[in-house]
Amino acid sequence: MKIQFQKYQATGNDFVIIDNRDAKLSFSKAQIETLCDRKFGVGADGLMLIETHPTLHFNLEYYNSDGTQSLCGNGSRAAVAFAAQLGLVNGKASFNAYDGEHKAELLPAGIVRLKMNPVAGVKKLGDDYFINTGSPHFIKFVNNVDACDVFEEGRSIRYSAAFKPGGTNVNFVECLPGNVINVRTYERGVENETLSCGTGVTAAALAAHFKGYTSPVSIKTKGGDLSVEFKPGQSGTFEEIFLVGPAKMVFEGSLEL
Ligand SMILES: N[C@@H](CCC[C@H](N)C(=O)O)C(=O)O
Repeated sequence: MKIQFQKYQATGNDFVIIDNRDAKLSFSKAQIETLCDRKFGVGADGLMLIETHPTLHFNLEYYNSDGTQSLCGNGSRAAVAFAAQLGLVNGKASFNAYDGEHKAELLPAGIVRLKMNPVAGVKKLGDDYFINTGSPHFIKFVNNVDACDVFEEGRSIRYSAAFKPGGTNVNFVECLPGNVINVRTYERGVENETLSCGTGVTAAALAAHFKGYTSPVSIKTKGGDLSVEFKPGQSGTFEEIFLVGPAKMVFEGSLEL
C-alpha cells in the first residue's frame, strides 16, 4: 500500500504526519517502528494521523516511535500547522488528542500557540517534581544541563520502580537568569533524548514557578526556543496554560508499507 506523508519538525521534535480523514489507514506497532526508524524508514520521534471529528476541526492520533500513545505537545503544534496547510483550519483550531480537547492559534512566522489542559496533582519529590501535563514528567533541577548524562540517568529514572508500570519522561532543567530555563528531555516511547519535548518543557516551566519563575517562562532546548504561559491557582494547580513555539514542514513523500 502506498501512503502519502509529510514530515514536520517542532523545535526539533520530528514527526511523520498522514491525512487519514478517509479512515483507510491503521498501523501495527511493527509498522510504526519501521516508519519512524531513521535507517529503515522515514525517521521520526513519532507518527500522527489526522482524522475527522464530529464537532471539532480534527481528531489527532499520536504514536511515539515505539507505537505507544500519549499527548504530544510539540506534535500537536505540528498537527495544527499541517491542518492549516490542508485548509482544515484558518487561524484558530480545535481538536481532540490523547488527553481530550485542545484549542490552538496560528501566529505569524509559523508560531503555534497551543492551549494545554489544566494541571493538578503536582508532586514534590525531594528537590524534584512529578507533573502530568497530558504526559507524565519527572523534573530534575541541575546546575549544568550540558553536563548531564540525559540518556543514562534519564533511562534509569524512566524505568525506576517509583514510576512503574507506565514509566515517565525525564527532564533535566537548568535555571538561568531572566526567567529563562534550559531543558533536556529523555522521552518515554522514543527511549532516547529528543531535541525538545512540548509537554516536558511545559512541566518544567510549571516546576520553575515554585522557584520564583513567572509566566511567560522562556525555554531553551537543543531544538530551539519555546515559551510557556500559565496562571497559577490554589494548592499547586495551574490553568490557562499555553505552549508557544514554531512548527515547520520539512518534506513530503510517499512510502510503501
Ligand atoms: N514529544 C512529546 C511527548 C510525547 C509523549 C511522550 N513521549 C510520552 O509517551 O509520554 C511532546 O512534545 O510533548
